Amino acid sequence: MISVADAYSIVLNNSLVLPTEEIPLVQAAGRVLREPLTADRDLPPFDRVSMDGIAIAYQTWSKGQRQFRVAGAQFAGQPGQTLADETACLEVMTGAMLPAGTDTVIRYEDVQITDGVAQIRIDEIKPGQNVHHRATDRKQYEELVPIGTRLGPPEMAVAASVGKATVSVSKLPRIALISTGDELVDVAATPQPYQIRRSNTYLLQTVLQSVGAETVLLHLPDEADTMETDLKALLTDFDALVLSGGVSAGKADFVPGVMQRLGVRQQFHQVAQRPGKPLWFGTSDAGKVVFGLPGNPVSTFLCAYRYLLPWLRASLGLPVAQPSVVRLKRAISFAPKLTYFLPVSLSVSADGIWQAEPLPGSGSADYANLLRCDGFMELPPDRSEFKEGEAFPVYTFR
Ligand SMILES: Nc1nc2c(c(=O)[nH]1)N[C@H]1C(S)=C(S)[C@@H](COP(=O)(O)OP(=O)(O)OC[C@H]3O[C@@H](n4cnc5c(N)ncnc54)[C@H](O)[C@@H]3O)O[C@H]1N2
Ligand code: MOO
Ligand SMILES: [Mg+2]
Repeated sequence: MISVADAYSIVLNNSLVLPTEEIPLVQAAGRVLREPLTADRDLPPFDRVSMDGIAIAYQTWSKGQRQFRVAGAQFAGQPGQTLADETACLEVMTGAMLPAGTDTVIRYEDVQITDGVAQIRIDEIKPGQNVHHRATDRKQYEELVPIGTRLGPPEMAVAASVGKATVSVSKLPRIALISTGDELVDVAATPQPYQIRRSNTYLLQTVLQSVGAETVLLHLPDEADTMETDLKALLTDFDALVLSGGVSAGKADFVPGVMQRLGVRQQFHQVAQRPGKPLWFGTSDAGKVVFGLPGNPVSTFLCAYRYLLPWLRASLGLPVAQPSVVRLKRAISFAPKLTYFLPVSLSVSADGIWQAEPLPGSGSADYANLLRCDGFMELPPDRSEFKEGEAFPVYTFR
């Protein structure tokens, strides 16, 4: 049995090397960049009017002039005009180029325009006010978004603004999510008293889609020969297989044996943790990766969050997310010499401190308990008493 830290490092050392693909920007939300995004022009690319109003030369104002003849109007989307007469003004709209010969914009709210003359109704203005000057945000050729960034809303907007109609991203891994077990029936079926509906693959699909993967949901019976035939084909078709169930000590737990016959090398089996002790992990010479997650739903979930998700992030070229460190809201005991992943609900105290309420539930089959939780707190194996106020890492799933 190996430690959580050793299991984690073995898993990360076996992340996939995914190829790059060029895809239309409109399909790229949530994907991971394999090229940096750079500014093709200054941001903003010209001195941009930021309020609707009039543009003047500040110098004219500073000499005491308060009435300006309106010489014309500069709209957004028009080439830049020039104010030839510095004692006049131009009406300007938000998003327009600041006309040459002007440097300052006064809002319509602060002027009164009558018979083509603008009377300024405020006593103070600042030179350059209401102008978003060229290159104040970023300079041309500056890197805006580095390689390895997931394209969220701001990154998508920046990609569009710099003209990336297509972007180079990590190809999504193809991952088969496979439940095993003769007691499990389809979500649409009415179970017999000795059956339950399979839920783990839905959970796994949700976990993986939060980062990005092409997934299919499959089911295999507790029958070693059928499993071997089907898994052999799946190992050819997919980059990785994620199985749930069939990895413990029961007489129908065939996953480790079948994998061995298929030439998938066991990297570890059993981790000193609860839940999820029977976790199995293996790799093939062809570069395929197999996660044998323990079948109890809370174990499947914890292992998916603690091992599978970081592995997926690393495979896509994303940095591995770090847990937050949070204080226990009340003391908790856990005697076995195992790392204990305690389900917790997070809240903020009146004085602004994050705190974790332990919600152990009734064990690793109690998935309903997770509905009121936000994450798992990782408590070290070398202690059994954990005091109120002590802080430990929390892997959040909300
Ligand atoms: N003698 C021992 N028995 C068990 C041990 C052990 O060390 N010695 N470990 C226990 C632990 S810890 C866990 S966790 C489970 C892991 O079992 P398996 O991975 O072999 O999974 P199964 O036996 O197939 O199923 C366990 C449990 O989970 C339910 N399950 C499975 N798949 C799904 C699914 N897709 N959706 C919903 N529920 C699922 C299944 O019905 C079982 O109740 O072994 C302990 N036993
Ligand atoms: O993963 Mo098992 O929970 O430790 O039931
Ligand atoms: Mg079992």
